[in-house]
Amino acid sequence: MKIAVGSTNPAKIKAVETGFKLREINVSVIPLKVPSDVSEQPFSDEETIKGAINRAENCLKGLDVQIGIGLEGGVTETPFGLCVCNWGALIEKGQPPIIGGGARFLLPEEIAVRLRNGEELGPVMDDFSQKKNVRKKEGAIGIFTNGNVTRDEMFLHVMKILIGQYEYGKI
Ligand SMILES: O=P(O)(O)OP(=O)(O)OP(=O)(O)OC[C@H]1O[C@@H](n2cnc3c(O)ncnc32)[C@H](O)[C@@H]1O
Ligand SMILES: [Mg+2]
Repeated sequence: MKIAVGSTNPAKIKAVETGFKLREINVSVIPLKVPSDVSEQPFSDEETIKGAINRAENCLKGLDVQIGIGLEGGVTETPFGLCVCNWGALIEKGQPPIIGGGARFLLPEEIAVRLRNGEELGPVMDDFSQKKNVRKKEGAIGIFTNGNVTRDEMFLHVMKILIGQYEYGKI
């Protein structure tokens, strides 16, 4: 089965490939740079979900694939501080989107302040950790969990939730 993923970020691609492999579903994964049609830094669950769905839909446009997948990272305000949130969407051609959410955690206030002032989490994390391309590697979740949960692992969990619902729909 041919599936397209609306990203070229290695952390996301790895999660998609591993997710299908674990269920012994044979897929060839096509990474596609498509627009999310939301802000570069989504600022609510709603906007992050929309970004994931748009990426999945944009994957299906004009490409001969059965499934489009969108994975989107965002942040959301809570009474406790600014929370990182992650959402995924899996769309089978002609079917409504299947969505699923990932782990969340609070950002330190010094990071949250910068995002509220319009900066993006990706570059802020590189600056904060003095590393390059954190978003393509361990991610903010990897930095702040001391490597205990990495970004691809977090997205793998999202993929398990998406693929499981996809399977359930076939019963
Ligand atoms: O190439 P794409 O697929 O767009 O991958 P991305 O890393 O930019 O990821 P998102 O667009 O889904 O995330 C939205 C923003 O939040 C940043 N971001 C989200 N989660 C992150 C994480 O765990 N670590 C670092 N940056 C993160 C990301 O760099 C963007 O600025
Ligand atoms: Mg992005």
